[in-house]
Amino acid sequence: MSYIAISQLWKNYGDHVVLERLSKQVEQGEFVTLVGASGCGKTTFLKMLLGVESPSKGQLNLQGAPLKREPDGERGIVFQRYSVFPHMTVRQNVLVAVELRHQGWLSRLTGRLFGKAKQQALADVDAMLERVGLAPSANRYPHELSGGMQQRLALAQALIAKPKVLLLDEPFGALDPGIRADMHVLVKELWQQENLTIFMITHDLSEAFALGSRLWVFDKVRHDPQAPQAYGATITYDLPINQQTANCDDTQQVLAKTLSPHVDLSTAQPEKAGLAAAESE
Ligand SMILES: Nc1ncnc2c1ncn2[C@@H]1O[C@H](COP(=O)(O)OP(=O)(O)OP(=O)(O)O)[C@@H](O)[C@H]1O
Repeated sequence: MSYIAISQLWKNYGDHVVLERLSKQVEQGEFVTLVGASGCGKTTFLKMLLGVESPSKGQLNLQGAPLKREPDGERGIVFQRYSVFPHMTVRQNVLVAVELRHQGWLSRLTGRLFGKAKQQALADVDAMLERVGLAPSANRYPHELSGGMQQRLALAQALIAKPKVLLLDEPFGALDPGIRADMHVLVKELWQQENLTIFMITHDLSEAFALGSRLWVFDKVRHDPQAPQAYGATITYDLPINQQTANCDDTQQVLAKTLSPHVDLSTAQPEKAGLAAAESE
């Protein structure tokens, strides 16, 4: 049994088919990077994994059971734009993520933690801030942080609930290259140490190759010029990322043909070997 099983999954909004015929299996600990033209449905797919959107048809199973149709602590998400609370300090921002999920009756009633539960939560928060390199900034407000620090905070908020699946929607798209490189190191460390299963959308192929263990390309294979919304995107390439594929001459050209100009190919580095074997369906 696969950790995540996607079977004949479709998503449409009214007559607009966004995604069609997605069928994939993902094992625990994989790091799947998702690339594809803007508007082809990558975020919609992530939202279905998170549980805030439901599939229109098909199955989405986590450990053999249908994925819960609401977000829970098993899945954490980080978006491109900073999603932290501006009026709270760094520490409060992470604490509130604990409080929102706490199951005690008093915290459910008040949205706050008290006594020993609060002490424990604060210790957990401080340990998490240490891990993401924000301990010295615990008492600062988000507007006092750089973009990279704000994304570290968003990661801390997502990870404090100890999710098994981490969903990243272009988390580093707005960051400068140097800060991005630091974030890559951090995410790779967290992925390996926590045995997370990660799905990350990126428009940067070099990032997809540098971080992922597997690359999915979303694209439309069926088009009706009379009804552009009649068909959705599907996964057209499923490429394991290893030394051979990452150092593959043809990879850049094959993906360049497949992907739209929205994907930044200028920094992609793959050299040598072929993609033909990776073409999935
Ligand atoms: N709630 C919704 N209601 C109707 N249409 C929607 C809704 N959410 C998304 N869509 C449509 O679904 C399509 C896919 O959107 P989505 O955000 O998933 O694309 P994407 O691949 O993530 O794009 P980008 O790379 O630009 O972020 C778009 O045409 C969008 O307008």
